[in-house]
Amino acid sequence: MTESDGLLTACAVPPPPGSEADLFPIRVRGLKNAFGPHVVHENLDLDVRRGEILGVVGGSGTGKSVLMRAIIGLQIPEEGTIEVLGSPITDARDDDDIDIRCRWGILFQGGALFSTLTVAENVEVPLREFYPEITDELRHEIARYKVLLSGLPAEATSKYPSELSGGMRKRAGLARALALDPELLFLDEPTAGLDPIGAAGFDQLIRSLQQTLGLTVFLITHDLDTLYEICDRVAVLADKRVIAVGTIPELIATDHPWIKSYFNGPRGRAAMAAAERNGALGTSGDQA
Ligand SMILES: Nc1ncnc2c1ncn2[C@@H]1O[C@H](COP(=O)(O)OP(=O)(O)OP(=O)(O)O)[C@@H](O)[C@H]1O
Repeated sequence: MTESDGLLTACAVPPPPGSEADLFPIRVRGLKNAFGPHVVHENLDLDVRRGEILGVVGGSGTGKSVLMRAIIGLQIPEEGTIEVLGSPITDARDDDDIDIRCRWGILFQGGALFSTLTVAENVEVPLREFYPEITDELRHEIARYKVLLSGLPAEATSKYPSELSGGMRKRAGLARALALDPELLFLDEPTAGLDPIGAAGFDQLIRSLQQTLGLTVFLITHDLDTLYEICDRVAVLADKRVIAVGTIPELIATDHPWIKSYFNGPRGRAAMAAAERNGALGTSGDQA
């Protein structure tokens, strides 16, 4: 998006090439999150590598969304540190204090679109917030480009969220997440509620955008097909921490009971058979 490149330089100050922050755009150490006596995370560590799609899985209530919220500064941890693109998120007083918010895009569950705004107006919200000085014409053009990039037809720009299917709403949410040309993309259950064909199409869209735009993707999902098809590595949340990170074959080789039952259950086996047919299984990773 050449028109916006110059504008975004003001916001995005990349870490030095080869630095830790460059190699690992998200680094979490010793994280503790709790709601009163309910401890969700304790001593949680995680490194996300630049340019990977990291799938984040775990049973319901293990704290996948809370982890994402902590990384983007919406949940203040009781202990630990979080660095995103070299910036210490845990030192921020509130999310307005985080100067790298313009370098990530977020697709929340359900899209979280403003119902009274059209798709294009939704995409324009972050542009207005971070770049109030750009002209209306350029803002409209950037929004239209992001809508098309997300696989929606041009007509969708003037539609309201209530006029879209669930799959189209996800794509509109993705268009808004891409509005500022982010380096990091956070996706919370992006294929939840989509039919299998729509979900597969969304997976391929994410993979193709990640490759074309060089994104690093933090992807929470329960969708085994998504894990097999597009994730480079998978982080497993259990016992209040990340118990393992690796490719799926590496995770299957571990002996944690939850991991074994997750990947070796009937759905896991079906997803693996489909991935083997497509040649989608990866090779490298490590155990936490
Ligand atoms: N604002 C909050 N106040 C109190 N407890 C909360 C709050 N947000 C999350 N929790 C609790 O934290 C735990 C983790 O929630 P979280 O939504 O992160 O789980 P999850 O792994 O994303 O679950 P799911 O897969 O079902 O979406 C849950 O027990 C939840 O009830």
